[in-house]
Amino acid sequence: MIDLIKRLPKAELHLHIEGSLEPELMFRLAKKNQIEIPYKDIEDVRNAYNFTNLQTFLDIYYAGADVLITQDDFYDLTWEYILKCVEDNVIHTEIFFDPQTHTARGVAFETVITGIKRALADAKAQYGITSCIIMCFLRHLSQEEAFETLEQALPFKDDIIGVGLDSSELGNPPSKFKDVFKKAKEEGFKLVAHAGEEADFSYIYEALDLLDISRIDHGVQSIKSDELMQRLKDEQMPLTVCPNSNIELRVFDNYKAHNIKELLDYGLNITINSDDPAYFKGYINQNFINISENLPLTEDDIITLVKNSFRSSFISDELKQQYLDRVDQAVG
Ligand code: HPA
Ligand SMILES: [Zn+2]
Repeated sequence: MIDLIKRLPKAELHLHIEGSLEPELMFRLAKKNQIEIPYKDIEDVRNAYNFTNLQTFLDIYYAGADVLITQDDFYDLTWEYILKCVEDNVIHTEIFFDPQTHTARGVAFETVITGIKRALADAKAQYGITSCIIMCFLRHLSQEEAFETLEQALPFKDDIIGVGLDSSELGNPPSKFKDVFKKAKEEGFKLVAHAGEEADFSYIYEALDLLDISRIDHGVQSIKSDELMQRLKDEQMPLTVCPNSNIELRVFDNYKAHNIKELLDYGLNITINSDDPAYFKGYINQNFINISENLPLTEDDIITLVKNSFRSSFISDELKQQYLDRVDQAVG
């Protein structure tokens, strides 16, 4: 099983680039940019990664992102993630970034996007890895601030395929961002949103009905509603599930308690992703390995999960077919 997981070419659809900041790079950039971080060494950082819910993670994640200042910092951050893609056989990735985390500190939108883009261009040139960029609005901030961010993104519209919604979910329902998502759609952006990670399934209904999204990030709380499950199945709405994240943030008590096998057996369009791999103990292969070692997943389930990611990606139908053929070849 582990051999199959490693051998399969994969797509990743739910990865926050700021969440791929490894402690080693955090220290190097903190020193270079003279930013104070509240850790004395790498071990101290790892010890701090002991979360009890989404918010306890976000507090540490935003503090870590403070070390990112220059275009090269964003290049290095993205490049390190690309090297993990090479290791894990990820051949296509759709990465999130949080512009507001950086613009609020005086780092220009252009600095962030240019650094990320440059690394992704090198990834294509050196390794043939394809990619898209999705910018997320921080849902703990206002819709007005999301509108300002959308405005800042317009000059880079060709580099950003879609918009998403992340950060503190409880108390910040999708309905809060209805108008800005409508505007983003009019501007031609694809739409996704985190929904039903910690908050109940009503947030998933709102994301579908009010934001008109084409993928749900997380969505694991859908299991609490039979009616919603049937709808997600009928529409084959993609769910970008992140097992390590769900365990580290205590959405489920442990891997054996994760509902991914049930979601898959019901016929939902489920994909596996790493979310914030530097914080959640592993990249995409480790997510696959953790669920396969703890749940009764078959080799066919693993292949389905991998194929779902390509099918649910924002690439052309032609490229999707090429990638699906590569999966079949790897299966043998
Ligand atoms: O899992 C997440 N949920 C919400 N916001 C986030 N920002 C980074 N990761 C996450
Ligand atoms: Zn996420």
